[in-house]
Amino acid sequence: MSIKLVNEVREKQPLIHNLTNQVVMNFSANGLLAFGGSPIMAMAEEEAWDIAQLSDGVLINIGTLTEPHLRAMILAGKAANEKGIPVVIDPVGVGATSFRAKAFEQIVSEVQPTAIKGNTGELAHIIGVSVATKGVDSIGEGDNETIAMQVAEKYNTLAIVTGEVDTISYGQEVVKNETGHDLLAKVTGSGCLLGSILTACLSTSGTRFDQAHAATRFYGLAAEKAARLTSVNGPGTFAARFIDALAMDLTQLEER
Ligand SMILES: Nc1ncnc2c1ncn2[C@@H]1O[C@H](COP(=O)(O)OP(=O)(O)OP(=O)(O)O)[C@@H](O)[C@H]1O
Ligand SMILES: Cc1ncsc1CCO
Repeated sequence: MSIKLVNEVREKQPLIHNLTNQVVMNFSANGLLAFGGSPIMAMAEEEAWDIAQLSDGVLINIGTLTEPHLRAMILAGKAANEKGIPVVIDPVGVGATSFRAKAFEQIVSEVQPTAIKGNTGELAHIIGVSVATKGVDSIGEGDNETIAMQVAEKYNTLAIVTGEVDTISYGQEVVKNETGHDLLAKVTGSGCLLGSILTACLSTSGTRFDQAHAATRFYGLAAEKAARLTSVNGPGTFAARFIDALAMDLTQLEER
């Protein structure tokens, strides 16, 4: 992984416009701040264009979507496309209801995503493949490599399927990230925060593959580091220690 890329985030402190869900607002803001980005959570339609125009990247996460939020997301995404800054779409729970599915279709018809990231069930759904889901969680098995490649091709984007192993596809190529810890699956919003950190990494000068690989690998190493601490007794203490670890250097994360 490129240390340079993470250092670039920390020097630049990119302003990331998070149009995210109500569950994770605080966790995502604190996690992104610890990593080195500069979060702004702004959902109002009235200011979505202006905030995106001030930003270095836009995250669109449909976890607790409403109609006014959808309009704000489209405005922010269009402003980002016009400015030439990255847009990440996280189609949280897209397979759960037709409201979410239609909203996702509307977003991608008006906004060109730089990256689409989600769990197996979510990314399978947007290419028309059925994988078992339970609300916002993926509980079924899928061929993540094929899913990532088809999402990348269909939406002309970087695609990241998260899970025990993260699968990244861009063009015809695929790379995998095996860092991580199963406690991440016990903290709601761990995927959502990864979306914010990914957006920050996409605002650097690296290649799309390096940016996505750096974001997922660093994130997983931070989880492994936190989980090793004797002060971690379960998901609650893990979440706090994980945020601490996101602020560390790569060398600290790799120390045993
Ligand atoms: N069993 C696991 N082992 C290691 N890492 C995991 C595991 N499950 C998830 N992760 C990691 O947790 C992060 C979130 O992935 P996940 O697929 O759970 O996202 P998600 O379902 O979108 O989460 P959420 O909706 O709670 O935000 C990723 O960095 C992923 O690599
Ligand atoms: C639990 C939950 N419900 C809607 S969004 C969210 C956060 C994890 O995606």
